[in-house]
Amino acid sequence: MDRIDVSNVRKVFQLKPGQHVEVDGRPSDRVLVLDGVDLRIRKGEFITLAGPSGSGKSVLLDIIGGLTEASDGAVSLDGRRIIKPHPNTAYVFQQYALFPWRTALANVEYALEVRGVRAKERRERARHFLALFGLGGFEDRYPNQLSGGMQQRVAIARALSTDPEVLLMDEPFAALDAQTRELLQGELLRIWETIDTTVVFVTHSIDEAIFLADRVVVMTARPGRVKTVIDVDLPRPRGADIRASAEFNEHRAAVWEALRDEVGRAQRDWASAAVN
Ligand SMILES: Nc1ncnc2c1ncn2[C@@H]1O[C@H](COP(=O)(O)OP(=O)(O)OP(=O)(O)O)[C@@H](O)[C@H]1O
Repeated sequence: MDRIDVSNVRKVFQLKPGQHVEVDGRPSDRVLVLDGVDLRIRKGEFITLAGPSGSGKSVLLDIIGGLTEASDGAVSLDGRRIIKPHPNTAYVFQQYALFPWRTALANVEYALEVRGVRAKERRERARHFLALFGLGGFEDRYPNQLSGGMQQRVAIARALSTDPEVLLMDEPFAALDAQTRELLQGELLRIWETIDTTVVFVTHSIDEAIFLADRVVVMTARPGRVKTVIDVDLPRPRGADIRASAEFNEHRAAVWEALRDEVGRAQRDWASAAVN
């Protein structure tokens, strides 16, 4: 069954007074970001969204999360139209978005607190999820006493502790060094494989998109629409060594083939905007 149904979604932003973009060589105070996006995501699927900068990946994620309204078209979750943030949808952003005045444990507990979970259960669940991410001994540390990778583990533990039906992740590992990023990809998969959560994950990294996904959705340059969807039929569970396999390489070539023209188009778009 489809969990998320994105149907003919269009998004136009009205710019602020005095701002404009070039559209067909003419200044315009409106920017068309998404145009006719169709996508059906199955329950429990791991989808990665790849596309050039400015193709509307984050805007699409925000529309799925109910944080931004589509100008046209509709998004539904289990057949019900999404018009505001859903309590069973969790978000993880690139910036860790932790409360600096709360410890790691209290940060995870917060998500449960706002959902009315009782103190004892909240503490147990928060401890459990921190332990899953190897943070058992760090419950009492404040965010500024944790590395970037640890902070992002806390943010993901917080999101998963609420047992979300849908997890939306916007370049969550982009600020991390390459080794930490790979470690976290592996940890996320290991935990996701034990739960039913449907994940939509935005990334700029082709390898990350393939390693994590059941399907990679490649977006066109602005206005963004779905250019192609690539099935990743690599076996699970996936270990780090899969990245060196011939099959992984084939997927890498396929995603890059789909992306190459779009990245070129996006760059020409910026170049002409800079000249004008
Ligand atoms: N509130 C807004 N008002 C006006 N334009 C916006 C607004 N939010 C996003 N945009 C524009 O929408 C376009 C798509 O933005 P978005 O952040 O979704 O792209 P993206 O594909 O996620 O890019 P990147 O990979 O660089 O993060 C950009 O041109 C951006 O400037």
